[in-house]
Amino acid sequence: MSKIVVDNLRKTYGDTVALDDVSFEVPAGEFVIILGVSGSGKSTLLRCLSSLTTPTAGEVIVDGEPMVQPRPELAMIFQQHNIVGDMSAYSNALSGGINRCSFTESVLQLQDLEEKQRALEALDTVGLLEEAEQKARRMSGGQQQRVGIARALTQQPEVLLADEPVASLDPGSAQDVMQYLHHAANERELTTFISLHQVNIARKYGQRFIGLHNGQKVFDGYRDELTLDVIDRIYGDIDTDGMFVQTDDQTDPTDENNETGATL
Ligand SMILES: Nc1ncnc2c1ncn2[C@@H]1O[C@H](COP(=O)(O)OP(=O)(O)OP(=O)(O)O)[C@@H](O)[C@H]1O
Repeated sequence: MSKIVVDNLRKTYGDTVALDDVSFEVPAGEFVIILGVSGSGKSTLLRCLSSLTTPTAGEVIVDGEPMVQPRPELAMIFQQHNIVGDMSAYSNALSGGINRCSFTESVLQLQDLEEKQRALEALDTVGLLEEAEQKARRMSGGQQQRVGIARALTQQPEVLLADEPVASLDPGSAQDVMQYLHHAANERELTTFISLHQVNIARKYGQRFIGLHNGQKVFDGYRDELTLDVIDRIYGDIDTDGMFVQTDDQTDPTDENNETGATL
């Protein structure tokens, strides 16, 4: 589990201020959702957290160590999951451990048994153990995203960063993927940051929420504090109808008896 400190983070692209002096601290193991309209700086924040982007000013500190380059304990999941369609779910998951073996070992799948076990356990965490040998391209969008999560888990991260992981999915698959992400984060005690557009899904799974507007942090709080006023502050003049749905189902998604439609 890793504690994250973000200290006066600023990122500019020419005249565009993508992040404007953003600061916060997240204790180890928290499940954080980043909210904001398109262009508010969500991806830039996640990319600075993972060191895929270098901040213009400020810093990210993970477990007391400033981030100066990508580190294997931080795994990133992308909207377009970037998995290899011609490879099986298992081979894709196994490739998450590439930082622990040579390129040749990875291509020829010469990893040791422990490494192979990690990939199978990761597939089990996302409910795809029985589909391990299936080619990724034959899987649904939601299943492919779950393979992407399994690959990230095989990396054995302490921090999971997911950039709009359900943006291209239908509502049912989006719920499924969020349920598995939440389950994985809980099971493995991961500090997790997920950027999302769908406020109702965010509210259902998130523990803490960071709201960005024009690159500035305009909200940082917990579920009970995420009121309609706060949503207005984050989304400004944008019509949020359909983005903030007060669902009847406010059950704890970790509750085995809940009826979210996800199959764990
Ligand atoms: N590589 C880049 N070069 C120039 N401008 C960029 C670059 N990346 C992001 N920006 C700009 O920085 C601002 C924040 O972008 P960012 O992608 O972080 O927002 P976002 O909230 O993730 O949006 P979306 O939900 O559409 O992905 C936007 O104005 C965007 O155009």
